[in-house]
Amino acid sequence: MDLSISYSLSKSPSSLSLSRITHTSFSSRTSLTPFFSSKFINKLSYRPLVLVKKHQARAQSRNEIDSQDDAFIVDNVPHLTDFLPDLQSYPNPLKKSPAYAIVKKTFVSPEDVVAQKIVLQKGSSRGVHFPRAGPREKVYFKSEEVRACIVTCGGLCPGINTVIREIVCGLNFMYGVDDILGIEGGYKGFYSKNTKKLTPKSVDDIHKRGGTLLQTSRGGSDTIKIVDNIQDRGINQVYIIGGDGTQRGANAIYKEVEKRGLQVAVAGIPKTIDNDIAVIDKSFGFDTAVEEAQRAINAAHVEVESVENGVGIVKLMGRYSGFIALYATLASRDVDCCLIPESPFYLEGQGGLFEFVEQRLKENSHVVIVVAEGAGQEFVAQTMQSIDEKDASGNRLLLDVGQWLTQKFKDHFTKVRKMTINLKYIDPTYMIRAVPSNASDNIYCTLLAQSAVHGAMAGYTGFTVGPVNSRHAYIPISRVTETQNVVKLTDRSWARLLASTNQPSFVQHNDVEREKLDQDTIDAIDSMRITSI
Ligand SMILES: Nc1ncnc2c1ncn2[C@@H]1O[C@H](COP(=O)(O)OP(=O)(O)O)[C@@H](O)[C@H]1O
Ligand SMILES: O=P(O)(O)OC[C@H]1O[C@](O)(COP(=O)(O)O)[C@@H](O)[C@@H]1O
Ligand SMILES: [Mg+2]
Repeated sequence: MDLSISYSLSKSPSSLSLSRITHTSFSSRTSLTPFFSSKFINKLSYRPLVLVKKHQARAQSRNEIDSQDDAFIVDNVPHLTDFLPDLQSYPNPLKKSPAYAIVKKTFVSPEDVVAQKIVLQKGSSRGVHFPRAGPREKVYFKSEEVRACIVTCGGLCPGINTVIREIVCGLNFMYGVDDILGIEGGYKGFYSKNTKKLTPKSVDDIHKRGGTLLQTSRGGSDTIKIVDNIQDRGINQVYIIGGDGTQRGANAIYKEVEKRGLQVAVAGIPKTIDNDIAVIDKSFGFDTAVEEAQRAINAAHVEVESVENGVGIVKLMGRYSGFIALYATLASRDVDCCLIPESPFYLEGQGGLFEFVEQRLKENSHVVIVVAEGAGQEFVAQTMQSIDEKDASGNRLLLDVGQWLTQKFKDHFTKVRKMTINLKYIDPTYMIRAVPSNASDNIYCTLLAQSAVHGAMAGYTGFTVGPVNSRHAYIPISRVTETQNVVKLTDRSWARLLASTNQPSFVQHNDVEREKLDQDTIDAIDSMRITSI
């Protein structure tokens, strides 16, 4: 079996990060160099980036769009014809759609690709490309034979209802599909609940509400039972809206469907306010959540500005990735310090948080701190009675860093520094994700939903849709689940935040401290940043 594979591994000050540098071809029997020993890779829960798996002739020809240029790699998505080669195709009914009547180029060429890397150095490889999303000339389903279903899983996020609405309307208005089922209560709803019929009328105004019309859940992703159910109900298009865990479940469903040789297209629509899904530019609802977070930060600022020595702490969501805290801080300008999971911080001593807060209190008489819920968990665990609890999906349950920080500030300033401080702790967690999506997220959700519909109708399967460098693309699900998007301290976006708040970077101390830690502790800290796959 031939694999085309490329990656590199680098060690950054506070975390181990993985990135791709080159494209190499070798046989699966080729052993990895000792540096890439499988033990080491497993420890990082990392699967190498298998760019093109040429195990099927058909997939192979589609993957080699530009075979002369070795540095131009197309990461194609699976297609139903990969395992159902005799599947019949039909002209796309969009040809006759009034919506597309005057569009110059209705269909996207299968050779149109979106580059993952758009900043290149002279002579460097052009890197990985994904098929551009959009309607295709041929479809592999007759509209009247489509029975589609939609399921929503994982935590809430602004815009889920908009995506549901636009899948239903897209299928119906663009392709004339009217057999669309809602699976209620997440993955387990496939085998434990009745379905709900969805029509453009029944979903007409759901985008104005937060949450999900279909309800959601964690846990219960029993692939065999789910696929049995898909088969029993005669479903042939499955739209799965959810985060990293959900996409892993979707990949397992797609694989089981392929194993059984079913004509069922599986499309994933990435959802999470944490913005931790790899490859895509940004997840839907993220902007809305950042906007909503401003209200909490404003409230904290007003409170602490109106008293002497006011210390405001705002805890925002972000289990392993601090994107919400980072963007909310950058947007606000009222935040003095932002703490995220990717950047361990320390309280005492020179360059520590206490020193910084005292300095800001002297200068301004108030200070606002934004902390992502996943920040400093290793320190909180040292002082709080912690039991390693997990939710139904296996996600680690977090300790309350906001409360811990509040107590630490009180102890330090009143007992040690003999200062009176006015502490206000705001925890708006669920408020930022339980709202309807804003205008720009609504537009984004519409594009995602319509692209997913075009992709499924065109016979693609096992794919996720999303913007890559602002262009919507079809991405193999396996690609978006192999790593997690985190704030890279070595990138300029974190530097921009430090430059904006002028807060301590804690980096020097981290380096020194990491040197002192034993390997198990370093692994424990790192494992909080890299989820298991
Ligand atoms: N590795 C996995 N394989 C199959 N299903 C998974 C996996 N991880 C999570 N799931 C399922 O995906 C759903 C949502 O996962 P969860 O982690 O709660 O949220 P999210 O998808 O938003 O990350 C749950 O039903 C869970 O059981
Ligand atoms: O309390 P719940 O519903 O499990 O959700 C809490 C978690 O959900 C999140 O919003 C992320 O959810 P997802 O994994 O579904 O994207 C985290 O920020 C937060 O820790
Ligand atoms: Mg998740």
